[in-house]
Amino acid sequence: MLQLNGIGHAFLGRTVLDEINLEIAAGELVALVGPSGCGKSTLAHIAAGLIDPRRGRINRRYFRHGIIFQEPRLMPWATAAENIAFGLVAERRLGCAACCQRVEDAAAQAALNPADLAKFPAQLSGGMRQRVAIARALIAKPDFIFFDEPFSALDVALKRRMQDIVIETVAARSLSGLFITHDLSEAVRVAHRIAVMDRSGRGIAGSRPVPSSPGLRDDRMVFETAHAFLNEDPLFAHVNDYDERSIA
Ligand SMILES: Nc1ncnc2c1ncn2[C@@H]1O[C@H](COP(=O)(O)OP(=O)(O)OP(=O)(O)O)[C@@H](O)[C@H]1O
Repeated sequence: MLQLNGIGHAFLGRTVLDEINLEIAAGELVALVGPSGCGKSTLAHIAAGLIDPRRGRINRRYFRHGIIFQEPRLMPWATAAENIAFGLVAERRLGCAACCQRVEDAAAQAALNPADLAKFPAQLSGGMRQRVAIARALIAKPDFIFFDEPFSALDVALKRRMQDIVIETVAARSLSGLFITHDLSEAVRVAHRIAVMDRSGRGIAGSRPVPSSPGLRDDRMVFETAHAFLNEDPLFAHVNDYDERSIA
């Protein structure tokens, strides 16, 4: 569904990504982990077409993608329903009734309370705002979703509920996706496979399938798998490094 070949990028003359090769198959959710600052978000933005890379090729075989960012990025002057409906901006021929139905369906998928649809972002909690962002991404019926550290600002319980929405939605719609996170437990919980970025953005160091399927993994398995990756697999040796990366 997505193929990144030899992607390279630089900001202000400083190379942040080099020779990145990654493929994501149909129905596969790949988590991309790596130390802070190694270039994960930049790669996701390149893959989604938000940034043009300096080098490399991107083959997108999916029909339509959605993006969920760390911050919900809602329009403050619009209600939750209007923010969600913004995801339909490309479908100009849709009638009002059909549009309302799509908003309701997407809101239900993101487990949003119908009573909250008339509220403005400032009237919603952080978790509800992120649900609105999820519904806005889902309303366009994407077959591929980019998640750019979508839940890192949320508390632990809320994070789990959001991860469950991702797991259920990916399974129900056979979606493919790239899930950027610096939380290895989150990666183990939601993904089919975990790719590890080189600590300085020079390629993908490797990837590992996660045993079992998302949704069938209990807390103990998630903990033990993440623990084993971190402590027994050299591929994961640097994922928790805090690396602000000196100028090369
Ligand atoms: N617009 C920009 N202009 C200049 N430098 C940038 C820009 N965006 C990112 N960078 C730099 O590129 C490098 C990679 O940043 P990026 O946000 O992709 O890393 P990351 O792995 O997602 O980090 P984190 O996990 O902390 O979010 C960092 O050194 C960052 O400072």
